Amino acid sequence: MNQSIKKSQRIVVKIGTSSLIYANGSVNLASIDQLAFSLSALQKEGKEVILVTSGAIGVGLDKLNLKKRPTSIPEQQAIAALGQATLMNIYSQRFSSYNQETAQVLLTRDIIDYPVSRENVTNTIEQLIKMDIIPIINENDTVSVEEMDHQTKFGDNDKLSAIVAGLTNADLLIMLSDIDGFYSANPLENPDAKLYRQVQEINDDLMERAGAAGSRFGTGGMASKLKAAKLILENNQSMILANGSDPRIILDIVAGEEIGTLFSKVDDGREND
Ligand SMILES: Nc1ncnc2c1ncn2[C@@H]1O[C@H](COP(=O)(O)OP(=O)(O)O)[C@@H](O)[C@H]1O
Ligand SMILES: N[C@@H](CCC(=O)OP(=O)(O)O)C(=O)O
Repeated sequence: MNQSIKKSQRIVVKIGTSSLIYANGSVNLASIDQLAFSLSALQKEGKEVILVTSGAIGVGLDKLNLKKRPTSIPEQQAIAALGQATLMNIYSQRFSSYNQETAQVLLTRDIIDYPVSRENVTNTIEQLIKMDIIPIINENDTVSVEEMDHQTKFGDNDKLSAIVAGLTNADLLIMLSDIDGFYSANPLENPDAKLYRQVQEINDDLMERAGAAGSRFGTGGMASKLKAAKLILENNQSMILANGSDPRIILDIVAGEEIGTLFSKVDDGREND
């Protein structure tokens, strides 16, 4: 039983496209409902919850019945703008059924470089939390195209979620993906790969073990999750990477169950194989 995780009061949850969109491209409504249920339950318990969500492009592609992302950045931006509105609409409906208000916050990752922007963002998020409203954050894909060099990639909410966790002094970042945690190699390519239960430091050897995205819609792959974890460790914060196929796993994590990979400088007694 993990007591320090159990005590986490302010929790940032990041959910990736692979957990929100089925492999066939349709929106996974069950998953969104389970997410809304879990976060609303935590909020009612008195925890402070912030959601960082991907999925704008995935939902936009579904609306247009497109089977893969266009390569041009403006097309991806347009699809993100289309999908974001629908994504928020779905969240708003599902959270409402648990009597929980939500608000949309669209950010760019460079907010931390501009003190005024940083303060404005912090003030908004803190006020929403005070009002018991769950901020639902995504990257502002219309403004930010930081990954333009990589024609197949767009956005990186892993890093954004670590920035948000830092900005809000969160006790815990829960990063949900389509895999049980960080393995010694990509399990899709290497069935003997072992799950790391705790990582206390990100070094070059670990970075080399992190491969690309596994799903058609995911962007960052494991490397971007490790970079986010690095930021978290630098800030002396904690992150758990876990499988978001059923987002109710969030409740088990916060209850202190040993799930996924814990990134924390403090030894938690989790044993790696
Ligand atoms: N060492 C590793 N451990 C776990 N997963 C890995 C590793 N290397 C590459 N991956 C791949 O990273 C994928 C998760 O990244 P991604 O598809 O971007 O997810 P998300 O959409 O949740 O952000 C996994 O499905 C897996 O195929
Ligand atoms: N802003 C983009 C984020 C893309 C992104 O980071 O996706 P993922 O790798 O699934 O977390 C979107 O909502 O589609």
